[in-house]
Amino acid sequence: MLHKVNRLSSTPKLVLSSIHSAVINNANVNVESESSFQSINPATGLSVGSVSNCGEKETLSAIASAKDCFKMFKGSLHSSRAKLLIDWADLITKNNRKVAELVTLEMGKPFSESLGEVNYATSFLYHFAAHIRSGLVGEMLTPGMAHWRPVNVKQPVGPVVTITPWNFPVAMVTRKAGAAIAAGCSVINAPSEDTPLVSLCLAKLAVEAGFPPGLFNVLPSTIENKQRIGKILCEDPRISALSFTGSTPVGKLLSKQCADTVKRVHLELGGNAPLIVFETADIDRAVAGTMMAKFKNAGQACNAANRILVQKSIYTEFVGKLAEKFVKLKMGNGMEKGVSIGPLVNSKAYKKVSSIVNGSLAVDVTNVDVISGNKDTSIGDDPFYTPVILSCQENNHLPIFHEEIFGPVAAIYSFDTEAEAVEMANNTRYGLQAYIFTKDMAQSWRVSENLECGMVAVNEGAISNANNPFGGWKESGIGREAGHLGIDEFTEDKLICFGL
Ligand SMILES: NC(=O)c1ccc[n+]([C@@H]2O[C@H](COP(=O)([O-])OP(=O)(O)OC[C@H]3O[C@@H](n4cnc5c(N)ncnc54)[C@H](O)[C@@H]3O)[C@@H](O)[C@H]2O)c1
Ligand SMILES: N[C@@H](CC=O)C(=O)O
Repeated sequence: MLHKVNRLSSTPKLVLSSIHSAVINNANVNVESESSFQSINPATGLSVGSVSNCGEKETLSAIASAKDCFKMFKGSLHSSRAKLLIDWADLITKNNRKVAELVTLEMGKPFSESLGEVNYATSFLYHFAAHIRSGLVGEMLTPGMAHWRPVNVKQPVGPVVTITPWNFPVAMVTRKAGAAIAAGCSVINAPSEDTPLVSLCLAKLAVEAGFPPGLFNVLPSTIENKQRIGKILCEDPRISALSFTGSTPVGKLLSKQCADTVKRVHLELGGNAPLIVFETADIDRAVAGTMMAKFKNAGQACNAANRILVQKSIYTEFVGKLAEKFVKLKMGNGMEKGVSIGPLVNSKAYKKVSSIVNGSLAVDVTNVDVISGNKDTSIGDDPFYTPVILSCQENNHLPIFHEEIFGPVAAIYSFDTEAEAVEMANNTRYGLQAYIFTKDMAQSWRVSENLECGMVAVNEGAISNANNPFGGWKESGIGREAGHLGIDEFTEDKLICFGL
């Protein structure tokens, strides 16, 4: 594993120079004040491009455009919505290497993972295209009077705002926009300040795919402007729904801002996933699943394994086998071949992970030990966080047990009984995903039922896909994305009762 990284060892092939404008009503809109900001490549510290820094004026203009578009688009044929989504997905696929390169340049994940994300992202567009072709018609209901004929119809909710994070900057946009557009809604996307160019690239391809003006607008901005933009979008009565993916504290704030207009709020928030390895498990399978669930995207996933709970009888064997795989990880610039761990997205993220690890060591250094890697996090070169496996004997008082790590830190705890494992797993305000490894069928069912979370992966390190719903319980969110449920976030039900 590389500890020191040569930041400039690989010069990006794609360095963009001109200012990249917001996309509103299918047009590139330069910000009046000519304010702009840089998107920074975390692997090199170099600028990937200059981006317009949107403010109130652009936000109001995007709202007006989305509202106008909605008036026309809400009555569009389902087949024409499906065609738009398919054409958009085809164009993204045709440009997959360019889009993937942009992902790696803006947020650092290895290029092969970025390519995988682009494929994952288009799967949502194809999924919702198929979904809308085959359904969303409503249903006949039971009449309350003999001469009544009641029906429940599904209608698009209205213009939708999507606020998206940097960790899956393509897939989090298409998972929302695919469902919203399939439902008949227009969309305003406010991307993360770390990955604005990815969203702008998606908007460019949407225009090429024939999207009508106002259907998909993108408002890039710095975080300072985002706080103002976000408030305007949440409070404007012309916006009917907010779909947010990001941290729990920001989700709570946006939810409060939406309260006055009683907006539909859909929240995909943080996680603190337990990954439980029982003595009944196939250990090799559990090790492979743990590597995937923990180190994919350098641990920067909402559903990353945050607490690895291992039954005492197999602890030594599991940890030994995990350490063997772990030492093969290669950290470096995500554009270099063979790299499996890129930098964290920025210095702030690096400092946050360091503070969780160092804070836990400070609380109880005798009960947190290094199994593989190094305790000294300064060995990495900010924002390259050196991966580490920690053995944590006590749990309840450690920040690492309760906080979302969002970095390549595998914290391993031990337990004696199944009941103890379930209690430890549920000892968190989060409830997004859990992973369990066992060959005992009854145990897998029993434990799955007892876990307080929206998704359980049994003997698998990754289960997210377009066909199945994604979402959390407790402070991990409200609502579902993808699958057969994702479109419900963007529709309203209406009863129409005919008297004969
Ligand atoms: N549940 C899921 O599906 C899912 C998926 C991906 C990421 N996440 C979560 O996202 C977090 C990581 O992403 P992040 O660091 O970008 O989170 P974040 O909450 O800091 O930011 C997410 C988005 O919200 C915006 N934002 C931040 N403050 C805002 C404000 N006051 N008003 C309006 N917008 C604001 C950011 O610009 C960004 O676009 C983690 O907690 C992770 O678990 C959840
Ligand atoms: N990893 C997620 C998104 C959250 O980070 C997914 O599986 O879609």
